Amino acid sequence: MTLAMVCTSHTPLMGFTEPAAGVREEFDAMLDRVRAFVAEFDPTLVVSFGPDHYNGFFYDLMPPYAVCLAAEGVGDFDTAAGPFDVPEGLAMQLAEHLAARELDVTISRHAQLDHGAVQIPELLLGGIDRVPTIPVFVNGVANPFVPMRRIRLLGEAIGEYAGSLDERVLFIGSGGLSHDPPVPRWASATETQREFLLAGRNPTPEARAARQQRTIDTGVAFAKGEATIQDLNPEWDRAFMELCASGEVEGFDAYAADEMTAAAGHSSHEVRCWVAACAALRSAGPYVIHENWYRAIPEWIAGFGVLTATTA
Ligand SMILES: O=C(O)/C=C/c1cccc(O)c1O
Ligand SMILES: [Fe+2]
Repeated sequence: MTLAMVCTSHTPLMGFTEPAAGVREEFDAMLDRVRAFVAEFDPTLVVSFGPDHYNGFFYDLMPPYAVCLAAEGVGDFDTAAGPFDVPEGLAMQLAEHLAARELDVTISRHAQLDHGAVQIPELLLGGIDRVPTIPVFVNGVANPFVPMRRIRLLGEAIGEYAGSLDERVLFIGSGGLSHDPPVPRWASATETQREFLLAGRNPTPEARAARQQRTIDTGVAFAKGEATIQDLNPEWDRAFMELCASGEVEGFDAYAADEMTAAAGHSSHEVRCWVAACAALRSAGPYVIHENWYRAIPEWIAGFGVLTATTA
């Protein structure tokens, strides 16, 4: 049993809007180091915790989390479209392990996943079909949110299962940190938006392009200080990352959803993916941090953080 972890923000705006001078170069150098970390670890199995932004999971049936037994990228914002290489037997065993631990697991045999779950495996592994991967959807945008403790327990149980395998398992946590992108919300949505939030799967190319352009325009305006979305909160981000780095995962239980929204924006709940990944790694004992990188990048509407770790 050998375990490693990469937790990182994602952003669909990578390649669509340009960060301030020097930031992209710094980011790319960091990404090279993280790719080298992953290549050296050489995972035989990836468990990838990622959210979705109403491209695959909708309010017609919104689970707090779901183990995907088969999954495909929808290809939004030029991320990979097509199937993940999901080891179905292992994914089912994992789901059964969670059920036995009374974690009320949802499964999907045909998950559609967007940039939130696709971008990071694609960037780190060169594609979403290169290494057997069990995608675990974690709801990061749609109220209600289960208590963070529940996500910590989910991560621990998944770590316990992964640790029982004769595999080199890489946990990926994709999401956050503070950010408030223009993803519609039920409470403030128009009737048309509610129809979309309810079951807007497989949009027309025109509808996808319009959504993409709205997010790009918001990123450009946000960087100029002209958008109405909530500010990034680097202080909140750094405190959260310190907790992740400490390995004291019970500390996550104190994070309350309404306080997170107020301090760090409506999409800060994506950090649930980090919580699950840290708890999964911690289930095997203390861990050692290798990369610890953070920049607030308004052009990407992201408090952008990256942590990598291995068991000590
Ligand atoms: O789905 C969208 O339109 C935007 C999503 C987004 C924007 C910025 C940062 C993120 O983490 C996102 O998911
Ligand atoms: Fe996101």
